[in-house]
Order: sequence, then structure tokens, then C-alpha cells
Amino acid sequence: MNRQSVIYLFLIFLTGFSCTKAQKTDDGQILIVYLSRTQNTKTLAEIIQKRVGGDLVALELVNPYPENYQEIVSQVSDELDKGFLPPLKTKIDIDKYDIVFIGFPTWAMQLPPPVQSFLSQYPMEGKTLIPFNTNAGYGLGSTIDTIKKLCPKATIMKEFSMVGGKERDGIFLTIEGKKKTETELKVEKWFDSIEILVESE
Ligand SMILES: Cc1cc2nc3c(=O)[nH]c(=O)nc-3n(C[C@H](O)[C@H](O)[C@H](O)COP(=O)(O)O)c2cc1C
Repeated sequence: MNRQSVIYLFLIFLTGFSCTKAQKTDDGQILIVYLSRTQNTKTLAEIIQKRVGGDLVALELVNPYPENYQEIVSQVSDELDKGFLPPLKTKIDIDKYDIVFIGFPTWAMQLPPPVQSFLSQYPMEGKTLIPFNTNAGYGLGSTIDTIKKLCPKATIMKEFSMVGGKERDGIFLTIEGKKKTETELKVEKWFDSIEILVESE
């Protein structure tokens, strides 16, 4: 084995080592919380959890949204106009966590009301907040700005965002098969850029 191969193997070992450390979440250090309707953001949340460990929690509402797409669009638009924060069924012992991944779809180019409820309830003071998002191709809209406003005392890291479903066009879960594998690689690159493994140790 030449010197280059030895260094390469050593780097793989190091990566594996830090990954294992990051996955030690018995102390409940990492929370991955998400809102998802057609499972794209949920799948992304699971990919993140597979990589860093931590507790995975879905945001659930006291009064769930309608199944029908037009009805949810109209209800969400109304809630956003009024600044209504829907009550959450999900309760979290937030003090247990230092690092919080927050996952959400873009809704009406804004942060979905349930995620606004969550961050209003838990403003993440002193925590590291890492946003991740799926959308129908129109991007993040004002979501990150709203997160910054709701969490002025959190350290907010660079988000991960990708195209998920297009429910309006009858396209639901798309992060599966080849696209899921590609997403895993993109998430890996994102981790390299945000150095989460270094920060979480
Ligand atoms: C009420 C509602 C509003 C939406 N508004 C937008 C939007 O403004 N921009 C966009 O790109 N996608 C929009 N979408 C599409 C979702 O962001 C996209 O399908 C996302 O991948 C869904 O994530 P999920 O599968 O985790 O629910 C909207 C979807 C819903 C249900």
C-alpha cells in the first residue's frame, strides 16, 4: 500500500470516527424536528438523522390541516394573512438539546404557520439552529428571514434546500430511489460546508 492510500484510509477512518461521535445521542444533544405533509421533508429529516443521529420529531397540530390541497392552500393563506399560530400537539423538552435541525416545506413562499408556532414557543436561545427545506421549485421565499426574526438569539447555520414534491400538479413524494441517493450525497456535501460534526462534538 503506498503512502497516499494510507492517508486516504486514515481520512476515511477519521470521518467514520467523527460520524460515530456525532451519532452518540444518548445525551439527547441533537433534535431533528420537521413539518411534512407529502413526506419529502420527512425523508430529508430521516437522511439527516441517519448521518448525525439525534431525536427525530414530527410537528403535529392540535387541529390537523385538511387533506384536500385547495382547502389547505386557502387555510394556510388565511392563517398567514392573520398571523395565526396554530396550536401544536407536539411538546418537546427543548432544554435537552444544543443543536436543532428544523425542517419545513415552503408554503405560500413563507415559513409554514406550524413552524412559526414552534419557533415562537421555543425561540432557541443559545442553541445552534440548522434549517432544511423542500419546495416545489420556487425556493425558500421569506422562510429564513422569518426564522431569524423568531430566533434572534440562536446561531443559525446555512440551510439545505431542495425541490421535493409539486402537490399542485399531483406530484407527491419524489425523494426516493435515485433521487434519494443523490440527496444523501448532497446532504453529505452540505455537512462538510457547515462542519456540523466538528461543532457537535
Ligand atoms: C399549502 C401549500 C403551499 C405551498 N406553497 C409553495 C410555494 O409557495 N412555493 C413552493 O415552491 N412550493 C410550495 N408548496 C409545495 C411544497 O413546498 C413542496 O411540495 C414540498 O416538497 C412539500 O414538502 P412535504 O412533502 O414535506 O410536505 C406548497 C405546498 C402546500 C401544501
